[in-house]
Amino acid sequence: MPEFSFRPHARLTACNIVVIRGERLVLDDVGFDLDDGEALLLTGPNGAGKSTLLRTLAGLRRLDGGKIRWREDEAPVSSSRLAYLGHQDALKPGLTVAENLTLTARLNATDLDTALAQVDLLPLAELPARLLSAGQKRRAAIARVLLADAALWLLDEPSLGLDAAAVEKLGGLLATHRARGGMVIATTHVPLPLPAPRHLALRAPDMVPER
Ligand SMILES: Nc1ncnc2c1ncn2[C@@H]1O[C@H](COP(=O)(O)OP(=O)(O)OP(=O)(O)O)[C@@H](O)[C@H]1O
Repeated sequence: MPEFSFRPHARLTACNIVVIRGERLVLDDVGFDLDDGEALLLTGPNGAGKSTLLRTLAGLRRLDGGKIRWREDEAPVSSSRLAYLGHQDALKPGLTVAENLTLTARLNATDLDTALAQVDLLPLAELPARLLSAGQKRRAAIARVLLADAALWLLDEPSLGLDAAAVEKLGGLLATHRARGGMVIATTHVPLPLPAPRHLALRAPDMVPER
């Protein structure tokens, strides 16, 4: 099995996470620990804060309280150690599939063709992204996660739009990542091919209490 270039970290710790959005206390004293090779499944009703927690872990929005650290060296979770898959597939419609992913491959010295083959998109590499189906766009976005070669995968509903064969393939990619010491944090409303995950159930948001 090929080696990752990242050095796995033994444990990610998030404690007392508070995030306020608008007038809502979306995340109130949320915490978890994650060891290398482990997966955390974020569940909860619409609006519970699953995407907010992922975006916060990805550094895309600030914490209103708490901290997220690698336990070994107390380092914050920097973008170089994570790959984020949001709801949007973030593909430029006028660029080909390959052109969309080249920068990530170059930055991380990873192989574009290998990643495209892993998501069955190699035959479509030269197609403009605007011509991809929804599931194919999702697979291209998953290829970008592979190319990031990061220890921590943050996946917002990764199976959205995927057919059964692609979901099975995603399961293989998740298993390989974990077997190499990678970590996965994923949101989902449907069963994911992610065996023995930890669970974090978020509840519907409250209004910010009067101070
Ligand atoms: N920019 C914003 N300003 C104010 N409130 C926001 C903003 N963005 C999101 N929210 C609120 O934050 C809460 C959490 O939203 P989030 O998208 O994290 O939920 P979720 O659990 O991922 O939901 P879903 O299952 O529908 O994807 C919701 O109540 C939402 O209305």
